[in-house]
Amino acid sequence: MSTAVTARGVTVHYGDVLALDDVDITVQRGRICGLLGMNGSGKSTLFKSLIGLVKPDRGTITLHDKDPAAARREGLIAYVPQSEAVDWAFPVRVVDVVAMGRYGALGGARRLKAADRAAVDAALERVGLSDLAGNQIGELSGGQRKRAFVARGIAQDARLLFLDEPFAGVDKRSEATIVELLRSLRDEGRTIIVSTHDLAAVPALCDEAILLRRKVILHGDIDTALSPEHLGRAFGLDGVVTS
Ligand SMILES: Nc1ncnc2c1ncn2[C@@H]1O[C@H](COP(=O)(O)OP(=O)(O)OP(=O)(O)O)[C@@H](O)[C@H]1O
Repeated sequence: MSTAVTARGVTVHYGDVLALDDVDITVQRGRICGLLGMNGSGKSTLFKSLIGLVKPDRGTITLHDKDPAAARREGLIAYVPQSEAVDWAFPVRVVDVVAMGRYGALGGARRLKAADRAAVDAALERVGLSDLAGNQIGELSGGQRKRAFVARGIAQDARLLFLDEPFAGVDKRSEATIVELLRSLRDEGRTIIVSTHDLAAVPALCDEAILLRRKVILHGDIDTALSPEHLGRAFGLDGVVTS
């Protein structure tokens, strides 16, 4: 098996706050890996470090044996942000969001060719949003918005998909649709990293999980990770991450 994601000794401070302490992870390609931990455990920081949005104070990260900046340049990574991180009032159609997945392949030209349009249409079809392609993104439900961003990653043919809290603001039926979609993308050999503090959807979705509490508490198959003993250590009853 080849490696999708490697982090070695990753340490991040925000001023005096130690957000990640010497984090080591290895995720193989073709897996769905949950990044689990309570609020403030460092999930977002690790996530952003992996995709190159936060630069660690120490440590190294490789994605398909490349550094995060190179992996982004080559279109290997797709990112589905937390809903709060997106301005849903911004006037953009669903088809335009998905088309953004093709711009990397176009360099600076930004004009879609027939093959690009076909890739966008296929991605919309794959996530079941063809009928809503002309709608404004802000008119979609929470689950449909997530699917539009996943379609952007499909149009890009990203090998690594990072989803930050994908089930926040998503109803149960949409959640099941998204789980099925992500598993079918995994079955094509893509690697999917999902950050969440909501454990409900995790057993149906993830092959494995990393329990994070500033450090890696455990990285194992999903049944082991969700055992009460390990969850208790990661989601301690005190509710705060102490130093
Ligand atoms: N920009 C920042 N400036 C200062 N401290 C920060 C910043 N971002 C995060 N932190 C702190 O770093 C720690 C880890 O935060 P992080 O957002 O990575 O955790 P999280 O597990 O993603 O939490 P949540 O589930 O609430 O998003 C917390 O103590 C947080 O307060």
